Amino acid sequence: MAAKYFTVTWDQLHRDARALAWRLLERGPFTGVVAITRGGLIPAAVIARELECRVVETISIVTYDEEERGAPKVVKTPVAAGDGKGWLVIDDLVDTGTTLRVVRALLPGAHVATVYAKPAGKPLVDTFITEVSQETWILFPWDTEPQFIAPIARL
Ligand SMILES: O=P(O)(O)OC[C@H]1O[C@H](OP(=O)(O)OP(=O)(O)O)[C@H](O)[C@@H]1O
Ligand SMILES: Nc1nc2[nH]cnc2c(=O)[nH]1
Ligand SMILES: [Mg+2]
Repeated sequence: MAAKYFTVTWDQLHRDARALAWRLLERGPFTGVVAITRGGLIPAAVIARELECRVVETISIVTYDEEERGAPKVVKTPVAAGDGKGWLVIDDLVDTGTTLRVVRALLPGAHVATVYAKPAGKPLVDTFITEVSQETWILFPWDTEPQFIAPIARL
C-alpha cells in the first residue's frame, strides 16, 4: 500500500492532458504520437486531438502488477516510429523511470512527455505537467469508482 493516494477524475485528467498539449505545441509539429499502453492511451488521444495529429502508434511495456513493480517486458514495439525522431511519446505518469528507460532506448530521438511525474522519474521526461511526491500512488479514473465514505467525525 502507498503512503498517500492522489485521485485523478476524468475531468482533471482531461484538463491536465490539455495543459500538457499547450506546452507541447511549441515543441512540434510531430510526425505522430506514440502512446505507451495502457496508461498513455487516453492522454495520448486527448493530446493527438489538440495537436491535430492523426497518426498514433503504440508501444507496450509491462512493468507493474497493481502496485507491485517487476522487470519491464516489451510486449509490443511501435512499427512506424523508427528511432523516434520527430515523434512524441506520451505516458500517463513516470514513477521510477523504469518504463521510460526502456522506451528511450528504443526511441532515442523522440520527445517524451507525461501528464504526472514523481521525482525519481523526472530526469527521463522532456515535458510534464504535475509533480507528486515519490510516496504518492496516483489513482486514475479507469482504475476507480465513486463509493460511500463515512463522515469525517466518525473516522
Ligand atoms: O516509471 P515507472 O516506475 O516505470 O512507472 C510508470 C509506469 O507504470 C504504469 O504502467 P503499468 O506498467 O502499470 O502498465 P499499464 O499502463 O498498462 O497500467 C504507468 O502507466 C507508467 O507506464
Ligand atoms: N496507477 C498508477 N500506476 C503506477 N505505476 C507506477 N506508479 C504508479 C502510480 O502512482 N499510479
Ligand atoms: Mg503504463
